Amino acid sequence: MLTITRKLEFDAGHRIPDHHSQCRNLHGHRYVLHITLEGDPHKKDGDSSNGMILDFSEVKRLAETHLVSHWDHAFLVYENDMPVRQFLDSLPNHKTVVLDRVPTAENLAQIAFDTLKDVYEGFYGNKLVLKSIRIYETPNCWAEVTADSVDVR
Ligand SMILES: Nc1nc2c(c(=O)[nH]1)N=C([C@H](O)[C@H](O)COP(=O)(O)OP(=O)(O)OP(=O)(O)O)CN2
Ligand SMILES: [Zn+2]
Repeated sequence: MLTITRKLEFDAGHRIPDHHSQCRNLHGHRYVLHITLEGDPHKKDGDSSNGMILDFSEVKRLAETHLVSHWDHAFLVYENDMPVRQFLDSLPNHKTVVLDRVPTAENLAQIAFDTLKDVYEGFYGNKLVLKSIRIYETPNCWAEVTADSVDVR
């Protein structure tokens, strides 16, 4: 098995509304995203991507386009968190992303995985596999979704 991993970082605000401690407060993180792809290196002399599973710059560009640009400097809010949604709605032109689940590291990792899977796997036909998405919420805390994980929702 041959994999590559690209790391991207973005800033976003969130809160965990039901949390019994600090995380119910509005706060933010510098999230770190690790994208791991499996595949065979492209073999074509003279091609820019010769020897690569996917050019790291393409891994970044696709993630930026389809996910990171939407979440960066946004507030990620759970759709049922009405007080915060109303507050955010009162701010003119505020960048808000409403999610269908609470913005924990686990849920963000699952959303990122589901969003990016088709993006990468459609890029080179069936040759690429999105193996895992890892999201660090802090340097000490992260969640990971792997291709073998079962989404039990
Ligand atoms: N399983 C989860 N637990 C927690 C989540 C989460 O998404 N999934 N999120 C939070 C908080 O939002 C916050 O991101 C974590 O804060 P904290 O535990 O304080 O993390 P630190 O790395 O800053 O912890 P230190 O103890 O200061 O190292 C909480 N739990
Ligand atoms: Zn947090």
